[in-house]
Amino acid sequence: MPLKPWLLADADLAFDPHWLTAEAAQALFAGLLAHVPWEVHRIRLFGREVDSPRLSCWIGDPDAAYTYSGSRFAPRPWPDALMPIRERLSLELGIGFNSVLANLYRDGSDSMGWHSDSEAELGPQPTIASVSLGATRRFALKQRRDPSVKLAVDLPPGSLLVMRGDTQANYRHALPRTAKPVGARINLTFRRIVPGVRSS
Ligand SMILES: O=C(O)CCC(=O)C(=O)O
Ligand SMILES: [Fe+2]
Repeated sequence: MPLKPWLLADADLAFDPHWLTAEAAQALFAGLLAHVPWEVHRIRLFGREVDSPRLSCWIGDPDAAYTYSGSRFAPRPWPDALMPIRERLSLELGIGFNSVLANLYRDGSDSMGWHSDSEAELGPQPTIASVSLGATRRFALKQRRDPSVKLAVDLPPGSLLVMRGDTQANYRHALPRTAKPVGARINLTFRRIVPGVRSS
C-alpha cells in the first residue's frame, strides 16, 4: 500500500499502516528487542537531568553524532536487521538516512513528552521516517501557534509515518502514557544528520 498524505494545516505528513507485513514487523520487533543495546538516556526536564521514561538506543554511521534533549550521543553501529529497512526507506523517500533513534516503550507507563525534532544537525526541513513495531500506541501532534489544532492517531505495528517539510517547525509531537494494559512497543525514527553541523 502506498504512503497516503494526511491533511493537517502547515504540516507535511504521510502514512502507510502496512509498510511492513505483520510477519516482517513481528520478526524485526523480536530481533531488535533481543539485540539492541537498550539503555536509559538522561534528558533535561525543567532544567534538571532525569532518566527518560523509556529505553533508547542511538544508531548511526560513525560521523552522525547527535544532540538529543541536551545530551550528545555517539551512535552505535547498525544492527544487520536494520540495513534493509534503512535501504528501502532511503530509496522510497529519496533521503540518505544515516541514523536512527530506537525507542523501547516497555509498557503503558513509558512515554515521550511533547517535542519537535528540530536540532540543528537535522537541517531546516528534516524528513523523519517513523516505523512502529510491537504494541499499538497513540501518537499525538499539536500545532505550536494554535495548540487547539491537533491530531492523534494509533500507530500499529508495521506502520510508517513520515514527517517532513515544515512539520517540525510548526508542530510538536508526543507519545503519551496510557492507563490501558499494553505490551512493549519499539519505534524507529530514521533521520539524516547533516555532516559537520552541530548544535551548541
Ligand atoms: O515513539 C514514537 O512514535 C515517537 C518517537 C519520537 O518522537 C522520536 O523518537 O523523536
Ligand atoms: Fe520525535
